[in-house]
Amino acid sequence: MTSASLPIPGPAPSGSFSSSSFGAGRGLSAWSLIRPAVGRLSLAVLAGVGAAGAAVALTACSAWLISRAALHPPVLHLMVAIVAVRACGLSRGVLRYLERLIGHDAAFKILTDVRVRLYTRLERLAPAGLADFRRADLARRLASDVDAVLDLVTRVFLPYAVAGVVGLASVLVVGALVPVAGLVLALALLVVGVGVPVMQRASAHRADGRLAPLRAELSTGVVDLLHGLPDLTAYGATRARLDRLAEVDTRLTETSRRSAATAGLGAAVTALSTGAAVLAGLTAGAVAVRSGSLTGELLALVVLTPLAVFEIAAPLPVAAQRWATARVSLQRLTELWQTPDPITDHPQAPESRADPRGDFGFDSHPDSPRARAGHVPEMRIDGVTAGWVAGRTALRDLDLVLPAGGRVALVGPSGSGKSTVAALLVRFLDPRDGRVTMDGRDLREIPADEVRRVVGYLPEDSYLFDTTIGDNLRIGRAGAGDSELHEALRQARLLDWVRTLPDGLGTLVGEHGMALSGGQRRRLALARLLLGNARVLIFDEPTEHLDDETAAALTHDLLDAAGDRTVLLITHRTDLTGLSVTRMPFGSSQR
Ligand SMILES: Nc1ncnc2c1ncn2[C@@H]1O[C@H](COP(=O)(O)OP(=O)(O)OP(=O)(O)O)[C@@H](O)[C@H]1O
Repeated sequence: MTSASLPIPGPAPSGSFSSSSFGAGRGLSAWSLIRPAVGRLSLAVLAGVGAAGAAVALTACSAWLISRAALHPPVLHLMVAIVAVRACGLSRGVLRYLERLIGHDAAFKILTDVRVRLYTRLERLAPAGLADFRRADLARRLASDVDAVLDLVTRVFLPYAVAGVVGLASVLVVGALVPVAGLVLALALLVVGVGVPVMQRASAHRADGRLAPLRAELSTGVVDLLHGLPDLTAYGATRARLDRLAEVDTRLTETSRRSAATAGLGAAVTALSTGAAVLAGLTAGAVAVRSGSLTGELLALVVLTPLAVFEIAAPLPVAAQRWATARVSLQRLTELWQTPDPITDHPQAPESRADPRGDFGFDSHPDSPRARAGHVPEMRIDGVTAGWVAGRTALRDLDLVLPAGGRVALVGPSGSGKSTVAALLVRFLDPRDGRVTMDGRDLREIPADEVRRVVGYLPEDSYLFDTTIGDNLRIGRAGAGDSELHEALRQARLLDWVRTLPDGLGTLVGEHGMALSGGQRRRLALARLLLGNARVLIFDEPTEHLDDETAAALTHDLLDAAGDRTVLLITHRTDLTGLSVTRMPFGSSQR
């Protein structure tokens, strides 16, 4: 059976984004990222410019002050410069702190916004839309690729904005005193801020583009290795896997080395440019002093100011390299962003909303009047053809009726599309042809969240989180009280067992529920499904891998717990008393 594993018909979190407002197709441009924090970013740039400007002014004033003081003028003539040095020295630290504070605040706001938007998108895509992504790669995209956005703000945008403003101001001041020195300073800054990054980009273009995919390949391989270690050890295939990983690691190291060498070259060119600007200031300044157009004290300012400016410009090549890396991350996020929706809402479909009493013909929320009255809808599949991957058909021209309150067993050979039927009924997938309806209403006219509140799905491999029994249950219904949890456990025939546990609902279930037996795991997942109060229940091979006795008891209990709700039981079992049996046509997916 497939691994579709999001069976949760729970209420949508209030205040969550409407999924359709972040649909596929829109790009994830740098501007769209920083837009939510433009005000804070402007403040951070202002503080950064103040801090960097104070640092340059401190050097310039100090240079002038020391040279002037060497001539022993009356101390009053030095007072303005002394106050300026003090003011610059003190304000530099304060402004730098403010720049960091506001800049990081803006960056975290942007990061939060990106994360919420991506998770909203994931919610829309999962599980059918994520079929082409490997899990570890997906985790990398959501963790380190998103973190690259933070770099983009704090280590690319801010340094460039600050260096741009302060560099221009310094060029104007130095240029006003000695035009040639100003010109050389401008050229040297252009070399460091634009030339070096362009050079680095040319030589490291391929390296940067390959780093992120290689890292993704390595982490996917490591995760695979850890998961499959027992099998690999049993077949003696561990060495071959390790060798393959070592080969990826070597390529990654080589690519990183190339990238680091380019960064080193950039640092060397930056040092050379700094030297050139200082030398030009000294030579042109000396000529100006000799011709009488510049005083000796100002010569010190012309020579030393470039040193302070280059301290601000020095991080630019690294910033540009980070920009190149961040662009690859942005591209990977955009790929995820632009993955086509596996389900498409009908143009007239209302947006998913927190209001439980929708007007699409069916009050689906567990607390709505109609739900409390226990209305159970009829579900129909009419002439449906569907598939998960473009060009491949999972089932063709299928008809199936689930009468209100009916009990239907769906049987058929492996790969004939039984789980695909379940996916269609919970709107993980929309049909390519034909219609799936609820009380005569096409499911595409009903937001997917609402469908999943009515139709509950228990996949073969329900995921249990590494937390307590109570927390796992509350995924089915956030905010449910202990008495409701106990009732669900009672229906799933787990209550007596939970009562024997010293920690009761607070008992930890372990990773993937490993601290429970197979039967207990399924019963816990069943209790979670029952809490959601869905009125159509789909059980996808709930007894797979259980011994006959446990399987018969579980099947009996889950049909019992379903009460008067509609049940679709996907199964390989032969004992189907009390169920009307529908057979999948053999090889429907191959036709
Ligand atoms: N998440 C998925 N991504 C891509 N293809 C899928 C996915 N789920 C199912 N398929 C494909 O759809 C076809 C039908 O699979 P499905 O799981 O629906 O069959 P099934 O009858 O439930 O099989 P089984 O009894 O072995 O679980 C198969 O060819 C399968 O490869």
